[in-house]
Amino acid sequence: MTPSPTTTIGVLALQGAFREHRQRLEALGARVREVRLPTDLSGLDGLILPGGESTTIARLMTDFGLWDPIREFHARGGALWGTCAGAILLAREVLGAPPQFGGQQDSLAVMDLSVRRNAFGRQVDSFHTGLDIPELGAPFPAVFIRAPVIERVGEGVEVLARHEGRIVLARQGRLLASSFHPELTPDTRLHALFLKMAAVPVPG
Ligand SMILES: NC(=O)CC[C@H](N)C(=O)O
Repeated sequence: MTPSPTTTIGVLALQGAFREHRQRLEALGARVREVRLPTDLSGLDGLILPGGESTTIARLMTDFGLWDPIREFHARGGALWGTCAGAILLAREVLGAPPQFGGQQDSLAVMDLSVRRNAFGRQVDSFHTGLDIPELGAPFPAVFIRAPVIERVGEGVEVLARHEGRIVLARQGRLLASSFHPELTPDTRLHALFLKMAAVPVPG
């Protein structure tokens, strides 16, 4: 798909795999902006929250005053896609937060999911697999790195893929959450899907 030349996607560029997202989007012809400050959100159609370390990204989001501006961006119709740590940041409920955080962890709480951190084991348990995503056709090369799992989805959330029965890709309106890292493989089909979600005009 060729995105309209006006489709502009932001990539939250505080920590983690943001450069790779940028490359995948540019390969599809999208305009891309790295987002570090609330003012960087203006005029965007969508924003990607990358993988990395969710507690670190959350701390930097506090430092840069980004929590409410990102919530407001979404409330105005901006699409959001969280990959891995980014999916944790989107979720209404975060499970498995470390004890030093009192088992609690901040999130945007915009997507009706319960996400469990590090659900597939430790770093050595990182793996890749050909993931069946019916909407995309042929299996998608999915890289899981200390990945979270989506343990619960609310009404209105579509499950787009499972790995060994566990939910790893879900969509709710203009929100997309993936447990894995689509930006770490050359396959751009999920980035194309997100571009399509972000390009749909906001109703009203
Ligand atoms: N690859 C990743 O983004 C890992 C996520 C990380 N384990 C976290 O909980 O934040």
